[in-house]
Amino acid sequence: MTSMLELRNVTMDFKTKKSMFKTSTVRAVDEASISVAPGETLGIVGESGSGKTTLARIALRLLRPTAGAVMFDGSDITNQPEKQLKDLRRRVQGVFQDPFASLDPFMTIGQILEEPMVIHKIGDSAGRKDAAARVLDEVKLRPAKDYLGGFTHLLSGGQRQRVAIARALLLKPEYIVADEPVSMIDASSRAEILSLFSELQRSHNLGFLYITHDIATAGYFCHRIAVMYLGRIVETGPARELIRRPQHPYTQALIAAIPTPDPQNRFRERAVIPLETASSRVNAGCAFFPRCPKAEKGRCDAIKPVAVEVAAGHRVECLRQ
Ligand SMILES: Nc1ncnc2c1ncn2[C@@H]1O[C@H](COP(=O)(O)OP(=O)(O)OP(=O)(O)O)[C@@H](O)[C@H]1O
Repeated sequence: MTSMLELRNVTMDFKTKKSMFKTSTVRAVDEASISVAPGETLGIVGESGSGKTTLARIALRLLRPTAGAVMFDGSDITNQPEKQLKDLRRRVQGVFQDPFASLDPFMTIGQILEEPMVIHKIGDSAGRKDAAARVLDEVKLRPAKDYLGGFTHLLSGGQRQRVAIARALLLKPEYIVADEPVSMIDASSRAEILSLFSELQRSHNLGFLYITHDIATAGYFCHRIAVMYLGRIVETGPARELIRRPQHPYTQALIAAIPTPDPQNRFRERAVIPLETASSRVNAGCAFFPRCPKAEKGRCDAIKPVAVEVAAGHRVECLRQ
């Protein structure tokens, strides 16, 4: 299947000021390659600081990578100036973590939904109102007329995220980048939002890049998963296979940390791996070396691992394979 979106060996360095005269560089993304086919969901999983949001922003071409290429529908858009990205801005939409910050509290829901169509000069006033009502119905805010004139501060987090999803749908995108879309929503609405995504995916053949720290929801929602650690994609594969047979010690630790309802688990100790940040990459070898329970001194801290295919479409970047 041809990919609609592809990041090829993408690296992103940020320069940060340490003092008046000193700057340092943080490598947020390190030679990452991913692709998303039409109608497919790729999950990017990793803990805080692993580079997921930076990767999402590159995929939306809100950031230009330091190295590597961003391909969309067969074209290289890595260095295209903003005025040439109009097509991408319609065909690719973002849904972000915080539905409280992403919607203007002074606009009615109708105005929020009509705005993208006004910007992209789509339809007339009556047509835009019809389209706004239609997408509200699609995201199950019903009856739509009860919502159009209202303001978002009266809505719950889950309802606000539905408005954000409705806004993303209005321009009939082909692919959605969803960056932690359920992490700020109460637990009871999370599954509903994810099943809404699945429904919309089926009805519109939408591609998804789903960014999350939660490998359990990624296993539920995604076709494929890429696990990120300190900017690198350390393991990638079909979601079920990766969850059942994780090969990288980092993925194994993420899966071991998934809470399960079995009461016996009260007595089971979980492997807790101390948190590191991107600036703490210390050796020439594997980035995970300082935390890895399986690391081999003299080898894993000296040789940079390259990805090897352990099963069809399942690749792992670990020397202990
Ligand atoms: N604009 C920036 N300037 C400097 N450093 C940055 C910038 N954006 C991100 N970083 C750094 O890059 C690394 C990756 O950040 P990023 O936000 O992509 O990670 P993340 O996995 O999405 O984490 P979180 O879930 O906490 O958002 C972090 O160390 C972060 O501090």
